[in-house]
Amino acid sequence: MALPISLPPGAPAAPASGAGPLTVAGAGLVGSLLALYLARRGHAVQLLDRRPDLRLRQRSEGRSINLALSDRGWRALEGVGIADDIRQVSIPLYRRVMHDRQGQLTGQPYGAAGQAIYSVNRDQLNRTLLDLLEARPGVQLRFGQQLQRLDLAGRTLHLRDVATGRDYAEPYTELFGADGAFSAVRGALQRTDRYNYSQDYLEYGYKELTIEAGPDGTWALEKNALHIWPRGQYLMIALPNLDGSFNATLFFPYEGPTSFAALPDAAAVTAFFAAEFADAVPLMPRLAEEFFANPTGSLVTVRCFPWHTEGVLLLGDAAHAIVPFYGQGMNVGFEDCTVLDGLLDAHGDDNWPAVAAAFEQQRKPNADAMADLALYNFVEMRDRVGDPRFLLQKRIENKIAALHPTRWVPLYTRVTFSHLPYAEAWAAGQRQDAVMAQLMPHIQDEADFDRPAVQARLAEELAAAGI
Ligand SMILES: Cc1cc2nc3c(=O)[nH]c(=O)nc-3n(C[C@H](O)[C@H](O)[C@H](O)COP(=O)(O)OP(=O)(O)OC[C@H]3O[C@@H](n4cnc5c(N)ncnc54)[C@H](O)[C@@H]3O)c2cc1C
Ligand SMILES: NC(=O)C1=CN([C@@H]2O[C@H](COP(=O)(O)OP(=O)(O)OC[C@H]3O[C@@H](n4cnc5c(N)ncnc54)[C@H](OP(=O)(O)O)[C@@H]3O)[C@@H](O)[C@H]2O)C=CC1
Ligand SMILES: Nc1ccccc1C(=O)C[C@H](N)C(=O)O
Repeated sequence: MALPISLPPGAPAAPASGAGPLTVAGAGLVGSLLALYLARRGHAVQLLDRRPDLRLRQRSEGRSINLALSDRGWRALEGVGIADDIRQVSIPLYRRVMHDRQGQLTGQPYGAAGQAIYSVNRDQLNRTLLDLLEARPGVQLRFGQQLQRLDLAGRTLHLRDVATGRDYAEPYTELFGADGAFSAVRGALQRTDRYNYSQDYLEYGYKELTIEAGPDGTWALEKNALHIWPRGQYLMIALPNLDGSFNATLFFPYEGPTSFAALPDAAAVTAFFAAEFADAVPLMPRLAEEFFANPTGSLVTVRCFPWHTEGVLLLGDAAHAIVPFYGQGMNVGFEDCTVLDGLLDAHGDDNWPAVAAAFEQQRKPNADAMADLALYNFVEMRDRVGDPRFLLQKRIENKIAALHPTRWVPLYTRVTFSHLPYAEAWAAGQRQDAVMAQLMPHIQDEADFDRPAVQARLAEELAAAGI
């Protein structure tokens, strides 16, 4: 039975043709970029978000998380002409810098000379996308509108105006679900027949903290690096901001002898940090205050399929939320936008079912691979990067790559500095890992690599792995 439809004041009227605007749910990073891609193709677009317009907030309010942006994300931003603007407000990070308990530092480059991941401010990136959208004709931004429920058969959105609490319904023609890891659009798909869905929470949470700028606005740690305090079962990281501060994030068990539960008060937090992160503590004067004021975030991997049903397509975290340890979640979501744009070129803008089917077919294996890679990098970051043998292995890998540049590309490079499908990057990385596992027992230091016996072994293992 058709539901009564009531349009709120300001909602876009359906054009005379009968086809309404395309609807994007979620004005976060992916939804905003997607809306921009769609608007550039000439579509009328409405973008809905449950939150108020973040551009109306004071810059100091809210969480100022920064994100690592890499090649896939940059390509997507280039596609809408804003990569250069964002580059101006980003900080290149050329290497990891590891801090041990004594404050000794070791470094590991991310790629070849000049290759970097970039620290960007989430809010600033989102604001830039929204400003561009607002400047385009045919785009309507509707903030404070929360999707409560979706009637798939009736193609109806059930929305709440958050400010007034008023509930209302309205029709949609095509709906893009970019409403994040806890997506309401996905919630409706989950209730359809034979829908596959899983969510896996880590037993870890994350806490954001601040490493303050020096008095003259300089960076108290190496600016062009991502800092890691690997501690085996947990870790802290820090990425720089333009104002000289760093956003630090502690990834820490919820329960157990070393956990959030075991740090009930300021004295316990201060003593723990003094023992584990001694070199960072003098740079974190608001540590205890922030530790209890800031929320503890959970870490989840969401896998689901299909991503589309008639009139609806999921993208970004709504389709594939991953744990943050590779710094790729937004990059995957941005790559979704580039891929969708290419499929619209190939299939035409009036053939949504074909585009949506091709999109999920192409993206699902890659999103799954990236989910696995993100979990793999958790162990690397919290544990392996603190092991001198692992750092030696990375140096040996670079030697192999230099010797066989067309055959051997480090996994990190394939994921971060290439556009190779993630699934292919992951498969190649696993083959290379198998070779390293055979080779490393014969290597004690870098000089060993040139020994004829080691070179012979390498040739044998490369052949066996089909590399
Ligand atoms: C600690 C942490 C660190 C990270 N670091 C990185 C990094 O360095 N690099 C990287 O690439 N990725 C990183 N990520 C991942 C990245 O944040 C996400 O992948 C990215 O934000 C996904 O964008 P999105 O637009 O899909 O979802 P979101 O950014 O979550 O946006 C969803 C939007 O939908 C809105 N919304 C939600 N529900 C509704 C509803 N019912 N009705 C209407 N609107 C709704 C929300 O208000 C929000 O604006 C990190 C994630 C975490 C948690
Ligand atoms: N993959 C991951 O592990 C995670 C990824 N993210 C991503 O990070 C980005 C920024 O996140 P941020 O804006 O801070 O989002 P939040 O963590 O603030 O979550 C936004 C809203 O989602 C709902 N929510 C939060 N946690 C849960 C949960 N465990 N179960 C159900 N609903 C929940 C809450 O809505 P309500 O008010 O209705 O309770 C919350 O207000 C987003 O892209 C998000 O997708 C965020 C957290 C974890
Ligand atoms: N942005 C992040 C957020 C949380 C955890 C890690 C990252 C990273 O970027 C890690 C980086 N890619 C690394 O491998 O060193």
